[in-house]
Amino acid sequence: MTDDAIAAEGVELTYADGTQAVRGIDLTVPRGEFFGFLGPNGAGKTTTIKTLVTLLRPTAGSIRVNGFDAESEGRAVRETVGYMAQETSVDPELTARENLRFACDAYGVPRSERADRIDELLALVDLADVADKRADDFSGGMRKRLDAATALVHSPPLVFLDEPTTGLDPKARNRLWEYFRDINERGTTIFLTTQYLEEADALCDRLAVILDGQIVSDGSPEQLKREVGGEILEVSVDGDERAREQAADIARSTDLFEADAAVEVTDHGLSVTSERARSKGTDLLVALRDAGIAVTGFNVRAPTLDDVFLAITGDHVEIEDAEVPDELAADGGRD
Ligand SMILES: Nc1ncnc2c1ncn2[C@@H]1O[C@H](COP(=O)(O)OP(=O)(O)OP(=O)(O)O)[C@@H](O)[C@H]1O
Repeated sequence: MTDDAIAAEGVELTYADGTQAVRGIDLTVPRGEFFGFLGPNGAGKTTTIKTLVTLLRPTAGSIRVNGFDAESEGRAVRETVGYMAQETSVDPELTARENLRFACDAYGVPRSERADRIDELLALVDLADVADKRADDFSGGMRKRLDAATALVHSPPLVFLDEPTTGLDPKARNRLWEYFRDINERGTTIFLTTQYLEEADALCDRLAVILDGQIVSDGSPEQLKREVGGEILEVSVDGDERAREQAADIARSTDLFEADAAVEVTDHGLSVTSERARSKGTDLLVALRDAGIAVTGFNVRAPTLDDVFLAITGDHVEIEDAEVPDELAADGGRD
């Protein structure tokens, strides 16, 4: 058997209306990896997942999942993957246990194995105490955990998690992370998409960034951060936007930093991304002071994945302050 959980080459997917959602993706995910697939809204993440799990047929390219050809052995692919979609598949009318029984039916888990498997999963996601309660009484975090469990009933060696923690509070999110780490440590390959770069940083061995249907960057979180090029010097200045623009112009015109150092105007002043951010930071402060600009604060920090995103996509992806959807709110003290 191949060592790769996923081997995709030249995958393209054009929807019936002509939207080219995936435009030539090559992707290899070795067995056992915790892989993160990142990109802004509409970049093609869900379409790629649906193609890999055979819910969509690629317009071009070849896909092997768990050693099976997605086109000619689609059934084998579906039997060996778990898929936690963005929208929950939990039936609120059913209890946690009934939801898992239903999933066992759907995935064809042998009858003799079901009861044990369900108990094991309920324990894994910490829902054993409420196994016989209806899911409509569950908090958002509990539903997501049940959803994760339903994707695992058939013990798939590879599981796709499409934004599994969106809308959850940090506590509920942390708890799900534990389960994901746990199943990964037991050998399950994980393919995760997330809006939270902090999540990708905390969980993933390797990341790929998709932009407009194409992979534009690939590497470990640390490698991607190094690609940003140095550290980030953030300077706050007194005054309006004109003062901030002026300060940025000064930073650009000094020869303190490399010619390709990124200088940006920020809400409070400016930022400089440079290998020399630390060594030349104070020289910049002096230059600003000499130009009559009052510096009110400064800080040098290592790049985060958000900086990687900004550099690659020109946009911040993190949505930490996003509103929690109603149906996921009210996590109460249960998580
Ligand atoms: N059924 C469809 N028909 C036509 N276009 C579609 C369809 N589904 C998605 N698209 C388009 O394909 C592109 C990729 O969408 P996709 O949902 O794969 O992106 P995504 O990266 O998963 O975004 P999000 O984070 O918002 O879920 C977008 O332009 C989207 O509008």
